[in-house]
Amino acid sequence: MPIQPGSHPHQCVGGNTVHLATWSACIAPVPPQEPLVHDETRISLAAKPSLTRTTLGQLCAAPWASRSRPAATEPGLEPRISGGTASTAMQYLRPLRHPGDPGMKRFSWGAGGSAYQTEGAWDKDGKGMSIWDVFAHKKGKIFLNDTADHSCEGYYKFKDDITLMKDMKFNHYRFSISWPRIFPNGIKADHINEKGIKYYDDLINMLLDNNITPIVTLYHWDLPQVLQEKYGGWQNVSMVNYFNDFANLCFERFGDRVKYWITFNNPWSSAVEGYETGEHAPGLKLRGTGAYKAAHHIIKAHAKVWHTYDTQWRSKQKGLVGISLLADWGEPVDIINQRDIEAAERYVQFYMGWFATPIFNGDYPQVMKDYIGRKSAQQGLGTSRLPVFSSQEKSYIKGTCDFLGIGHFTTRYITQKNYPSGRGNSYFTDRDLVELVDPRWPDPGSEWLYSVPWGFRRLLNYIKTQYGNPMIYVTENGVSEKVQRCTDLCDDWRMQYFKDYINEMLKALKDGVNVKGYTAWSLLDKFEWDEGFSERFGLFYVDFLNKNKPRYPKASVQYYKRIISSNGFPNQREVQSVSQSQTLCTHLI
Ligand SMILES: CCCCCCCCCCCCC/C=C/[C@@H](O)[C@@H](N)CO[C@@H]1O[C@H](CO)[C@@H](O)[C@H](O)[C@H]1O
Repeated sequence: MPIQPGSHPHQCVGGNTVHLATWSACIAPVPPQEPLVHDETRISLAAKPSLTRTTLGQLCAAPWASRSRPAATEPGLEPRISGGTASTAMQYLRPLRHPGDPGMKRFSWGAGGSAYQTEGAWDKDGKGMSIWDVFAHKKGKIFLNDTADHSCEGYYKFKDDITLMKDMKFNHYRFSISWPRIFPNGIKADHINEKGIKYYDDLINMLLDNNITPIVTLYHWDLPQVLQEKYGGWQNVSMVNYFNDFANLCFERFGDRVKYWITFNNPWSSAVEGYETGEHAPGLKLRGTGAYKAAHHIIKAHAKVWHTYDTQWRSKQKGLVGISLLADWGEPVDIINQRDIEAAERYVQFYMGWFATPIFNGDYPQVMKDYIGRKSAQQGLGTSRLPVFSSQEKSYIKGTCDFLGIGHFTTRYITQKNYPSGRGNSYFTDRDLVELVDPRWPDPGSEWLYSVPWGFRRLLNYIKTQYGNPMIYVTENGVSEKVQRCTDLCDDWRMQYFKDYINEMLKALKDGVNVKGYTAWSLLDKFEWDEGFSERFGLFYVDFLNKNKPRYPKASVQYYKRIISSNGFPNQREVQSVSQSQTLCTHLI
């Protein structure tokens, strides 16, 4: 799929029209070789008998979490900036068996996307409006007032996309079902849109015909607008039943073929960005309460859908139901300062633990109950702003996760900071911490996304110890670039990011973390929510200015393809030097 000179109207900074260049211009300096060291990073379980309540402080003492920098001259070790892990050991992944895992016989590699971000066809074939359709059409909400009305036109081009996936030999593809494409008015009683069902039927069938396992998300943020208008969306407990009806129909109509279901994608963003900061649809700024209430209903809805599957469909369909949580890592600024250690623990608990702890252990993290409860009392409120689960609800919610989906992008350094409760409520001030970044961390694209690979391994080990080593699918991991870089197809930084992050995941596998699959985020450049099309996460470049939305492979396609075909890193040389892959690079300048 070569890009033709002059065929690409995208403008670079400075107004130059993009044109082809030779690949040689794109070669970066060869990074220093990373020496192979022995397996001294393996975590010692014997040293950590308390697997369920391990604190972040204890984890920092684990051998794999060592932040001590090796001397530059020490044989076999290479110092890393940012106080990362001492070891740069390379791991060689072996094919893994999956006892009890329906369909996937080995470690699963794939990529993903979501309905609103990629499908387009926002008002076609009977689809109803979602909160994102309405939000994006309001002026001033999205960068450059972009909308995903057309986006990648995935609704029409999914066959082409499956051809790309087939060529890359994906084991799975992760996508989401648009609720208002199935129930245009949000609820089953009103109308089922058979054209929408047919679209997903065709997509699923074609994936399976090509031996690609569908991993299907039921909610990737596109709530039917009518439910927002009538009930206030996730502020209202009635969403629990409406979502359950939608999920139940999906199980009924697609569950004979879909065996991996994700109830919610990244509910943290739905709750915090949708109902606290208002940067995402539905754009509400209910500071200090809105996010907690939305999350409360989302957790209940997740549990209800898991029980629906468990009681009505599991014996027949033999699939799995999980949730995908955004889980960025928090590292104490000072690892011997107890206040920093606790602050970093709070960061992780207010992020992933907010959802994972009820689902695995039955209730919110104690630290959330303590902090929000105390601040609510100081503010003169009679009850905590964090809602409470009844004891029946706790037992109903506990254990509703067949696998845990993890969306991981980045890491923060965390230090303690007190926010006096008199200064107004907010999810952010409730945590009493500050997030910091190391300016030396690479940050090629999104403002919030720094490449900190060692945080990934720590996170995965933390999940293992906190939640009893659940089955994990990495459901999102990737990096963006800003459009104005003008080297869109020569994504050397993305290859570096994948190399480093996948390698840390493989180390975690060796540590004994139960990771079953990896999903590169994302297959295509697509609509990135409030950032519109200004950030590109795709393995494939999409020319959004061309109405046919052509896709062009970035250099990382070949790189990831080789990882997939080798079931990991094929050989040491490959791991050591990304520059080898840059010979595959066709790029724009
Ligand atoms: C003490 C007061 C402090 C106030 C600070 C307020 C700052 C709030 C800003 C929060 C912004 C967080 C941004 C985080 C973003 C990502 O974690 C999130 N977008 C990840 O979700 C996935 O992102 C992918 C890339 O955009 C996207 O393609 C995918 O669909 C999402 O699931």
